[in-house]
Amino acid sequence: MAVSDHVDFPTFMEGVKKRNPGQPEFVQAVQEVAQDIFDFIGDKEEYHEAQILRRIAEPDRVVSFRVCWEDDNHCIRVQRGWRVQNNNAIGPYKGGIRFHPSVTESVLKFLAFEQTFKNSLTGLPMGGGKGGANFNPRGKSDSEVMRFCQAFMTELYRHIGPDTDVPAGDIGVGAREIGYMFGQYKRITNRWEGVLTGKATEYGGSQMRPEATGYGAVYFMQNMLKHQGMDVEGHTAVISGSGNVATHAAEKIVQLGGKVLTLSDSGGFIHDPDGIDQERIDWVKQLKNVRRGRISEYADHFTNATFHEGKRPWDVPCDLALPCATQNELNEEEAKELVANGVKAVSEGANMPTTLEGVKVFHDAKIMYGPGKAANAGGVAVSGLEMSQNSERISWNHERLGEMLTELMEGIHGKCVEYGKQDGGYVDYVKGANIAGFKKVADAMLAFGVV
Ligand SMILES: NC(=O)C1=CN([C@@H]2O[C@H](COP(=O)(O)OP(=O)(O)OC[C@H]3O[C@@H](n4cnc5c(N)ncnc54)[C@H](OP(=O)(O)O)[C@@H]3O)[C@@H](O)[C@H]2O)C=CC1
Ligand SMILES: O=C(O)CCC(=O)C(=O)O
Repeated sequence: MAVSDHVDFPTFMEGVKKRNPGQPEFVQAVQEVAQDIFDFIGDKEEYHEAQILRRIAEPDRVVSFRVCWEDDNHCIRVQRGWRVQNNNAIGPYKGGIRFHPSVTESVLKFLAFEQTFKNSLTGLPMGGGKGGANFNPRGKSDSEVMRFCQAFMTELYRHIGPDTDVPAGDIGVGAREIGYMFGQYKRITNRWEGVLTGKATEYGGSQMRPEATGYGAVYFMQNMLKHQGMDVEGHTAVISGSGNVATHAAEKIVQLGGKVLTLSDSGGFIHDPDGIDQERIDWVKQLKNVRRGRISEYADHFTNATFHEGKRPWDVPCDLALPCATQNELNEEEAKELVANGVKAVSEGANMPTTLEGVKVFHDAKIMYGPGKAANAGGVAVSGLEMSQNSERISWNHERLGEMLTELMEGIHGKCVEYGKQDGGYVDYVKGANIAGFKKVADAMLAFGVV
């Protein structure tokens, strides 16, 4: 007879902390999921017996490697790269690559863990992975970025493949970096294959992928509002970040008749009481993607706007909040401030931007709160569609992909409601996303036996 190791939630978390010392982000991500999963699996003995949650919270593998490159002054630089392959029960590992000085194994493990649930929620056959390096692209020349990307891929290529692991972009990795990495993969392997997503459309990229995460986060917000008889139109929105996700979230809010008040970067935030309209969003895209400047320049250029150095935008009164920069950028105090100022809904473009204490504030106040693993899943969903297009050697047009993204986000919202609906009509989207994401992966793992 099988022996059931039926531990309770606190004992489970003690084990996670002991096995992952010095990895606070990973422990935080597991804790946020595990509390809901323990409620869900209750006396479902098969999940306990097979130790499913314990297995999902232990990455299949973590590859760590040296990345050595030469800067423009001919100095040799040494960085550390990683690929965390968390779980491939339902499809090839899939998830972005992050280049940022704050990247650690803990950060990538949390992201790969989250990605496993997110990818499951999309309904597409993708497992969870994430990678990156503690490399800071800021201030580097194009040639330096190219040499770094080539050095990174020179090791990474042996761990990935279109049916094995398909990376994409994330913080610090956009179209330019994907181009350099794809070129190097192709050179080393002599194969053109859909091994990366987020490619430019000239060489197999999908229409709509650049917009997908930000637009998707707003569609998720729209679905939450609709569920309570409301809409984006006429509402003010506070957005953090000014990269890919933030600028496209801003664009969709404006298209739906909302008014965007803020954007930010790691230097601070800008507040534009006139509203950041499409022309101004285009200006920010140019600033960030071409000139690679700082958001403070916005306030020099648009004189009604103010720059708040070293600050985050959460004390600006608003109806809607979209954290779109990075993890743990919205804490308990800031969540309380948003609630006190009347925020109605929060949709996370970033991964785990709200601390556990901040999430509790939103739940206690019965604010509509869409966690990143559901709200920002539009990006990886369109990446999944890019994989399909590459393997079929076809390409869908912008309009068709827009429809598919809208349907996918509606589907994810529906799954969250199914598993997260509470008495009185409030939807706990965290619980809904965690349980719906877990169930598919867990049932696949049960089918495989002990592997
Ligand atoms: N790109 C995608 O498709 C997806 C992205 N995400 C998540 O969305 C978030 C943003 O990613 P993306 O827009 O692609 O990345 P970008 O690199 O395009 O932009 C990141 C933005 O966040 C800011 N930022 C990064 N780190 C910090 C920090 N420590 N403190 C304050 N601001 C910071 C950056 O400012 P600065 O330039 O000063 O560093 C920049 O404005 C991340 O959490 C990512 O994981 C989620 C799903 C898919
Ligand atoms: O498109 C992808 O594969 C990755 C997207 C991503 O990294 C994320 O969803 O956080």
